[in-house]
Amino acid sequence: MSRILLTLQAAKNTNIFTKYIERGIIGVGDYSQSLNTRNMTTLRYLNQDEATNIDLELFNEYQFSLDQLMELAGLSCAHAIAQIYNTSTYKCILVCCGPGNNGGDGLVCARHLKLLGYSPIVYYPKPTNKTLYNNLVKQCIMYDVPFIHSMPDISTLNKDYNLIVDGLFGFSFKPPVRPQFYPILETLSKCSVAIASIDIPSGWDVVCGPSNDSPSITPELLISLTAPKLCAIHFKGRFHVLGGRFIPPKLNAKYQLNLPDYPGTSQTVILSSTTT
Ligand SMILES: NC(=O)C1=CN([C@@H]2O[C@H](COP(=O)(O)OP(=O)(O)OC[C@H]3O[C@@H](n4cnc5c(N)ncnc54)[C@H](O)[C@@H]3O)[C@@H](O)[C@H]2O)[C@@H](O)CC1
Ligand SMILES: [K+]
Repeated sequence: MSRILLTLQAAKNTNIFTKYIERGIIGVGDYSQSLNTRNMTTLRYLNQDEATNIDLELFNEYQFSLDQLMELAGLSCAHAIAQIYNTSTYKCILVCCGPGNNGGDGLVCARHLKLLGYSPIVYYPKPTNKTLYNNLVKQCIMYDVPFIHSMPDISTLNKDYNLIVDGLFGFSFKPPVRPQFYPILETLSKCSVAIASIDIPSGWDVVCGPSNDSPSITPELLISLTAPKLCAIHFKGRFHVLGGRFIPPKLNAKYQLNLPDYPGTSQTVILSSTTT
């Protein structure tokens, strides 16, 4: 396996994408987006406090509502998935949603996946009883996205699902994982279905990556939101994508994020991709 960082030069060679299209891995999307105009090596990776502070600044200074940012975050996750996994080979998708905003992103993502032609099914074991989350659940139901109430076992996952979206925990997670979620992470760590993690591979320490205290999942796709968190350095999966195209230029400059240019109208930008 060789890891390819999609700098401007490498990204101009779209053969890698053609290869994935032929193998049914890359679905809809604008592959010219890999024509990024900045050197990706300067992209800043955030610790937990920095991620939280950027979030707070967006809410307090820029007056965004959580609903606004969550919709954009979840939309970009669905688009990242659609860019890599086509609807015929990866039709049936289990979307696992946790109790916080990462889970909210998952619920939004499920709704958009449905609109993009997939058959998402949501597992939301600890629903949060707040208007925002109740509305997101209601919207999924109204869009005919089914909910299941127990985690499928490993053999059912391997047999019935083509992809798992991990929206369990994001940048506020602190290991070790609590008992209710331990078996869920354990199942995800043992099944052979490809996993697409939203923002952080769930169970990982936000800075240090895989933790000895929690079962370690190994996602194939990581969708970092706004900017990658430090744990992404330990990500060994095939696709690392950046989403959440809502950071104002002033915030980008203030935190020296050095975000890459998003191509055209895309909600996502591919940071790295690995050939086999
Ligand atoms: N600016 C951004 O980047 C945005 C980020 N969003 C999402 O919001 C996420 C952060 O959301 P939150 O701050 O709500 O936090 P998380 O969704 O990361 O997790 C918080 C929830 O997990 C629980 N939890 C924490 N540690 C646990 C443990 N060890 N075992 C079991 N449960 C545990 C907490 O009790 C809480 O209910 C990001 O990762 C991203 O996915 C978007 O929704 C909005 C915009
Ligand atoms: K996650």
